[in-house]
Amino acid sequence: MTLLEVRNLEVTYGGGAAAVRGVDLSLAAGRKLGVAGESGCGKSTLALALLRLLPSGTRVGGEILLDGEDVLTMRWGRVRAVRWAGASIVFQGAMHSLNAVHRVGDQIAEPILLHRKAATAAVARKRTGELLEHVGLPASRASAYPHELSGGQRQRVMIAMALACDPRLVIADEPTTALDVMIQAQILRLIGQLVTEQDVGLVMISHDLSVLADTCDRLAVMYAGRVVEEGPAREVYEDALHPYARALSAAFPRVGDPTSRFAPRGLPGDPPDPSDLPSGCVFHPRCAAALETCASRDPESRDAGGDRRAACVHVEPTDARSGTP
Ligand SMILES: Nc1ncnc2c1ncn2[C@@H]1O[C@H](COP(=O)(O)OP(=O)(O)OP(=O)(O)O)[C@@H](O)[C@H]1O
Repeated sequence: MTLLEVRNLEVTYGGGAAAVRGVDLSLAAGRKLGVAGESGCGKSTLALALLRLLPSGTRVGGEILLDGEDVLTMRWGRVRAVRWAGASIVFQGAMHSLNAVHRVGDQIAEPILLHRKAATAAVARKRTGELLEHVGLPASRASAYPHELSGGQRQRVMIAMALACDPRLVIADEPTTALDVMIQAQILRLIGQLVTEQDVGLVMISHDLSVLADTCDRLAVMYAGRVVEEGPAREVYEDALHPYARALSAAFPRVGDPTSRFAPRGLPGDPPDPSDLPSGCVFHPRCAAALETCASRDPESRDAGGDRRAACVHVEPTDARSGTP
């Protein structure tokens, strides 16, 4: 059953240019979708839009159906009810997301008390202890302040908080960026394991395609506000169809994988400024495979077969392959 369906999402910050341009995504209950792309391609904007967390004055169009209900047209009372309980978000850098002057246990208990009207302080405390143990911390750490925990422990607290109200969807925006590599791997394993155990859907955002390929079932690669390729995680990572997705895979080879075909390589040039997008395919100025037509033709996202889609002139649509007119 479809848990999340994003249709033609457009986000434009006040007075600026579109940061997300016509994004379509879907996620089945209990599955894990990775969203990758370079800095500025619109990943965080997409994450914030899913929970209506964008600053006021931002124009948002399209549909975001969570269990069939459009988040974008909900009344604010309903949006508040959906946050934490329907969908929750783990941000990068837990030090900034946790309140420095409150004990972490009280911060985990807060959404429980808010959303479960019948929950007493004692019930919330008990649940907080269980959640902390669930994410690999002793229940006694509930009385700690954020500065008394390591970066990895704080991120575990954020994950406990995100799971506190048994959401159907967890959105994790660069959840391990501020952590060292060993702790990153632990936290990613933990998120993957918890969403599988609890049948929660996961949207995980990262610039690192190799991390997402290891954690997620499906991958969407964004460039300049659009999804340029989407498909089964392993196939997109190992055999991308879109030249940008290929370049991103090459930039993030799997650490320590002797069979990796790729040497780490940067992608030349920078992503375009949303207020000054190139004509045609917006990736063409950086694309090693660009044809003359790419400067004037903006390719639609095409069904490439095998549950894959990509927006590139080089991608042969399935109907063409099968000879269907
Ligand atoms: N509050 C804001 N007001 C105006 N423009 C914004 C705002 N937040 C982001 N943008 C712009 O929207 C575009 C997309 O930014 P976004 O943060 O979504 O990208 P990202 O892929 O998440 O990048 P990063 O990985 O660096 O977080 C960028 O051009 C950015 O400058």
